[in-house]
Amino acid sequence: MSSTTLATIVVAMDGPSGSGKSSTSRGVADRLGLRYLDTGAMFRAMTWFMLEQGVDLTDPAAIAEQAGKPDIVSGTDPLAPTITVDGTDVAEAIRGEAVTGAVSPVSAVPEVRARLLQLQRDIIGAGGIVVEGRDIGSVVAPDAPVKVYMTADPAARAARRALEEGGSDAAAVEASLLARDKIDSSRATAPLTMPDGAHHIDTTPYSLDEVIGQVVALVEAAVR
Ligand SMILES: Nc1ncnc2c1ncn2[C@@H]1O[C@H](COP(=O)(O)OP(=O)(O)OP(=O)(O)O)[C@@H](O)[C@H]1O
Ligand SMILES: Nc1ccn([C@H]2C[C@H](O)[C@@H](COP(=O)(O)O)O2)c(=O)n1
Repeated sequence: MSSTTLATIVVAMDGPSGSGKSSTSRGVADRLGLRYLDTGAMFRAMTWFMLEQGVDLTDPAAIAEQAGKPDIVSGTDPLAPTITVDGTDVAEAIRGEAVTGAVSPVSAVPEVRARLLQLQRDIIGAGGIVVEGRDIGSVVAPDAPVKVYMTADPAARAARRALEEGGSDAAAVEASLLARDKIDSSRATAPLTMPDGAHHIDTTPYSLDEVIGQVVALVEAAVR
């Protein structure tokens, strides 16, 4: 009999940009009554802060010097996740081109990762949460009872994102996704990788609802 319960479970969801982590994680958390944490939004919020401060983003030492300063607060309701920096709601601003274009190099700075790792572990606390990002099953919560590594063909990822953005150029979106994947997978600290013990789901042929169902089944099996 497993000692894991829904109240204590940590579901670690990792994968490259646009593979479906956020939408799947929110759907799973909603169906199971769990909290939800978007760690990518935290890295984006840190990047927004750096841009606001006029930090030279080509200088890792300058980024490191500022990494301890912003107060980043994440709300964990899967139906209405929130994110603020020093009390300012940045939920919309962090999805803009400026942040998207700068977030991978900022995320590669070890001091940024150390600061956010601490915040992420504080939020995870005793569990009851679905957490998504790039290093959740490998670094943030390596003992998570359920780990999922999601992928999808680059063309499918780009087409989904372009649709979401209301008809952006799919080729340009694909180039941007692949550029971020490259930096996220090759950095020295906590690179994107399939964690030990993860279930690999290639979401290309499945609808969002089907993928949510697959992950819910994994969680239900873990708490049985
Ligand atoms: N299985 C699926 N089938 C079709 N569309 C999907 C599927 N999963 C997610 N999507 C859609 O693909 C888009 C990208 O998904 P989502 O934002 O969840 O990806 P992500 O991995 O969190 O991306 P990022 O890392 O860039 O935040 C969204 O518009 C979402 O609705
Ligand atoms: N655990 C994480 C989560 C995110 N990042 C970085 C790398 C991504 O390109 C960027 C934005 O994430 P997204 O909103 O696309 O999920 O944040 C990371 O390094 N580690």
